[in-house]
Amino acid sequence: MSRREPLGVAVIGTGRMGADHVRRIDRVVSGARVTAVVDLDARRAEAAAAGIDGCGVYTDPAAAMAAADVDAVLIASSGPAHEAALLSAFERDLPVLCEKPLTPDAASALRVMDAEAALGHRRVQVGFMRRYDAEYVRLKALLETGELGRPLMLHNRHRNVASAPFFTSGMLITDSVAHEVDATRWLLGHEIAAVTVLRPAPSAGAPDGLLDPQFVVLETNGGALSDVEIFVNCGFGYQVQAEVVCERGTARIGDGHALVTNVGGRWGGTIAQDWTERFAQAYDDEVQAWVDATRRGEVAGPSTWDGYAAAAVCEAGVRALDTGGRVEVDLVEQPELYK
Ligand SMILES: NC(=O)c1ccc[n+]([C@@H]2O[C@H](COP(=O)([O-])OP(=O)(O)OC[C@H]3O[C@@H](n4cnc5c(N)ncnc54)[C@H](O)[C@@H]3O)[C@@H](O)[C@H]2O)c1
Ligand SMILES: O[C@H]1[C@H](O)[C@@H](O)[C@H](O)[C@@H](O)[C@H]1O
Repeated sequence: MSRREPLGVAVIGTGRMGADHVRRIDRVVSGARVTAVVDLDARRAEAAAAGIDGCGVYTDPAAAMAAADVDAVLIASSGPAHEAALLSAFERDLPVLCEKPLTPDAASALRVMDAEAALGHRRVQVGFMRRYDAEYVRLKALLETGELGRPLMLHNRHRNVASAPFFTSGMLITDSVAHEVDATRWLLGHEIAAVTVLRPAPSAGAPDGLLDPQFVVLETNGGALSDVEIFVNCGFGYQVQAEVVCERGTARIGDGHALVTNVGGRWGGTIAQDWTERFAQAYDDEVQAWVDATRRGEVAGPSTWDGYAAAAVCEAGVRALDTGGRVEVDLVEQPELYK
């Protein structure tokens, strides 16, 4: 399938991320238009559709997917709602860009993967947008040259200004560290074999009862270690940093030193305050890549297998957090479709 007319996209979930994707498809990305928006909260959906010619407003994802002008689906509802939306999209064989996490646990991710495998072709790109971030892309390209030698360790720092009110201690892993799980698998080309989670006494800046920060250690099946400091109430900024240590050298991204000022006896710069600022270009490039591939009749980018593997690792991580022990990750055999 190769098309001249713009791709008609239904955006499911018009909260913070979904509304931003509606704006992106409407104003930034080429080759697509928003033909439907869906939210359980009709007023949110109406607000997202305001000013977009011919955009249908729905509260039921399946009803939106049945509309004649919907060719593809972008899922940006809350994680637990992803499975039902994905299965509805498969019933109509519609291409999907699904925000991370694919689903919140391994069993539901497996159901989604089985349903896609039953179609016999890939339909889903998962929204692990770091794979489209210029700094991550450069780091991956450098590792692939082999110049630094074999990667031994990856040190990651992931800091948010403040967590959402509904955030639980497990969500530091399933919602936030999910990104480092994918980045580790993608950068190193390894699967993650075991997870350990250590935790200092929680920060006074964290809501009562939230285990924040945490220190997550991922062991890969290629013999590398990837550690993640996750701190979702650091108060001062949004920081995502990674340093890879290889046999002959190291490389680091995320320092945010694009602009350094010298003024009044001090030097410094500014720190992004949230992901919409730090990863703005990555989201644009991710959605453009999805639209372009879909119009060519292809599916590219992070797959349902990647979403399933991340869910399984995160589930092991939550068990490691709860038990204080090292938990091995048990993945099913990779279906042919994703090899
Ligand atoms: N890639 C990233 O960096 C990134 C950043 C933020 C959020 N996300 C992901 O995006 C998704 C949305 O996050 P958010 O921050 O926008 O959340 P949000 O709570 O602001 O918005 C979610 C919206 O989905 C709606 N919704 C829930 N269930 C629904 C259903 N069954 N049908 C239709 N609408 C439904 C809610 O009413 C709400 O408006 C999550 O999966 C989240 O993990 C990804
Ligand atoms: O859902 C968000 C999003 O995925 C961000 O990229 C991440 O930094 C946050 O920790 C997470 O809560």
